[in-house]
Amino acid sequence: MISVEEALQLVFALVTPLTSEKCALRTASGRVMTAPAVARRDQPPFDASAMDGYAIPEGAARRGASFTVIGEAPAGRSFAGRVGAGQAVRIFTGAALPEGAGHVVIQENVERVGDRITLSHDTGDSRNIRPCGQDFRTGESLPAPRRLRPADLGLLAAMNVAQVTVARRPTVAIIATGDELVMPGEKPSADQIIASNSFALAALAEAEGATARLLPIARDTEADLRAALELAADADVIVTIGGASVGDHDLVAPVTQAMGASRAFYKVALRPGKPLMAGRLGGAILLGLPGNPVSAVVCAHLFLLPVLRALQGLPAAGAPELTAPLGCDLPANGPRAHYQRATVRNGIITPANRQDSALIRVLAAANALLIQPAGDGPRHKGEQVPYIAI
Ligand SMILES: Nc1nc2c(c(=O)[nH]1)N[C@H]1C(S)=C(S)[C@@H](COP(=O)(O)OP(=O)(O)OC[C@H]3O[C@@H](n4cnc5c(N)ncnc54)[C@H](O)[C@@H]3O)O[C@H]1N2
Ligand code: MOO
Repeated sequence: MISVEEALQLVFALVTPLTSEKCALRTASGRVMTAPAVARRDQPPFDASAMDGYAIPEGAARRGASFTVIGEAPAGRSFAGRVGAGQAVRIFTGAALPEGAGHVVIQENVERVGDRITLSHDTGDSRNIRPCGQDFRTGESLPAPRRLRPADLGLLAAMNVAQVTVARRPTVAIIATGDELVMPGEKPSADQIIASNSFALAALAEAEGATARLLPIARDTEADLRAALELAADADVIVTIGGASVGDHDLVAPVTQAMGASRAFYKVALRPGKPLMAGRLGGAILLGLPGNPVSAVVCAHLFLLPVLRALQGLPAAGAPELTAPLGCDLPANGPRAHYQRATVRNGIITPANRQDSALIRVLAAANALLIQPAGDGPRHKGEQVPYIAI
């Protein structure tokens, strides 16, 4: 069996980054910007007041000094004249500093009588001015590729960039397989269960910027699975769930092969998730995930999400790993890398007591996958171990 790292490289070899398209800023959240965005103005575009107060000439801010207020500068409306010696302009946060002014005294440090002000306190060193372009200058760029976060959208808007170039959203077709499955809300017979994996996988894919499509459940017949796969033909990624193992009803491998799929690998030294398969079917990347709910989700974190990132032009890299000290001892691991459901709390990671790959509740209670590499020796409480946040 190949290692997780080898399998990941084989999966990345299947990826051709998607084309890009323009998108309005309002719909760009979470998408991957593929071309740098260039600032179309300085920010701030003028020397601006950082406080509500009075703009006075530079060097005039001494306790006891008096000034005549000659006008007002609210944000968005500049004072047209010049501030001379002994003069002040009433100014508000965000307003352009009037010509001749070099200091803004906050109003709390001023006594005003009619149009005269006197500085009642020492003003300290701060001039309370945001110099023109202190945040960014015209022509500066936000580099790509970059997953756009909320703060990026604020920055792009301030740069006066109304449209960005982003990767097309990858489409992911999800096919659950098995006679035992019905959709949530349907009435299962006594020997059936609910098809739950598709919902977790669709949510994971969508959080990564993809558009997910749930296809009808494929029953355990070649014809049904083939029909579902044909419906998925135009997807960028086809994800099958279940039917990946060696049982008589595990049809994903024979049916996809009969349809002309190429196979990059089958089986990875991974726990849970051993019977993972990857390849190509027509124009789509094919990921055959194991049916056990935890196995499917672990494989999605390790393979599907990195593929979706690479398709959108982000670097081909595995799930980001963090480290934390262990909250308990861990026994030695076997020959498969073990991704254990775990909780990171107060900076300490503790694996769940039960690690059966069918336990959905344990997975839902976890916020991390603790990674114990293949053949890793016993680990002791307090040792730093790698994990993936989920
Ligand atoms: N003789 C062997 N048997 C099994 C092996 C093996 O090496 N030799 N591997 C085991 C491992 S490990 C896994 S993982 C599973 C994977 O099997 P399949 O991918 O073929 O999955 P199924 O048999 O179809 O289902 C497994 C399990 O998951 C449930 N399931 C399936 N789809 C869904 C879904 N969409 N939502 C919720 N639950 C689902 C299904 O009912 C089964 O309980 O094989 C072991 N067997
Ligand atoms: O590898 Mo299976 O995915 O352990 O449960």
